[in-house]
Amino acid sequence: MTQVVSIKNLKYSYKKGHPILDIENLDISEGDRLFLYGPSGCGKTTLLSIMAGILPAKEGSLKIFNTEYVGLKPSKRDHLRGTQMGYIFQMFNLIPYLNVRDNILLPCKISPARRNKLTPKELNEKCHELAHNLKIDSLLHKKVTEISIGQQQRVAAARALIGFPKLIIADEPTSSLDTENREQFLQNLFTQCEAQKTTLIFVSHDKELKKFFSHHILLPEINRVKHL
Ligand SMILES: Nc1ncnc2c1ncn2[C@@H]1O[C@H](COP(=O)(O)OP(=O)(O)OP(=O)(O)O)[C@@H](O)[C@H]1O
Repeated sequence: MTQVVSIKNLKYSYKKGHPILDIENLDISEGDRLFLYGPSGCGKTTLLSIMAGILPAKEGSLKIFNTEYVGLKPSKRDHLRGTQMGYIFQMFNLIPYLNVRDNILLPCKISPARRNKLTPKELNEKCHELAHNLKIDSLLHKKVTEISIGQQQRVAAARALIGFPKLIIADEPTSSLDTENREQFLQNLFTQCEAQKTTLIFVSHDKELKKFFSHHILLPEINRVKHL
């Protein structure tokens, strides 16, 4: 099976002498739906940011789709993130002066590789299809500052999914949803990932969500750095 992520002895610290992560092995296969969990401060966002190439992998080995990220230039990491990943941030990071539709289409505006998978007409249809499946189609022309937090989370999911990324990294995307909306959001995300054959790495400190995933990892169990 194709490996999407392969980690060997990956170490990370923000400041010298203060290690945050030291992971001996972690492999994520294509099509996997991984739930990564652990208490606040254990390094979940740090690990996701390294996998996304936002933070540099400095020591050990991190391969994403067979590209070694340790030592990779920031511009190359940015390019790979733009072309093959969708990232749903903890705080969504939607652009406040753009409407819902333009927020969803943003990754394709930025990345020609993502945009060129579809004609402009198909891209527009895909945007409508994602919005329909995530139940935000009536909001496409609204400003993102005028919609609810739950709706913003679904816009962030649609934005991550547009242009068929091979990997979605989601950092606590359901933290401000109630139980019913949370489960619905997850089911919608799974359906879209399955339809697009996208691998999903989903982070939360909410253990309740574990049951919805095929594969789960408690980060403190694989991290040799112990956070109190
Ligand atoms: N920019 C930074 N500079 C220095 N230390 C940082 C920085 N960001 C995070 N840390 C530290 O790294 C550790 C891991 O933080 P991280 O945000 O990865 O944890 P987390 O598991 O995602 O937490 P939460 O569930 O609260 O979001 C924490 O001790 C935190 O204080």
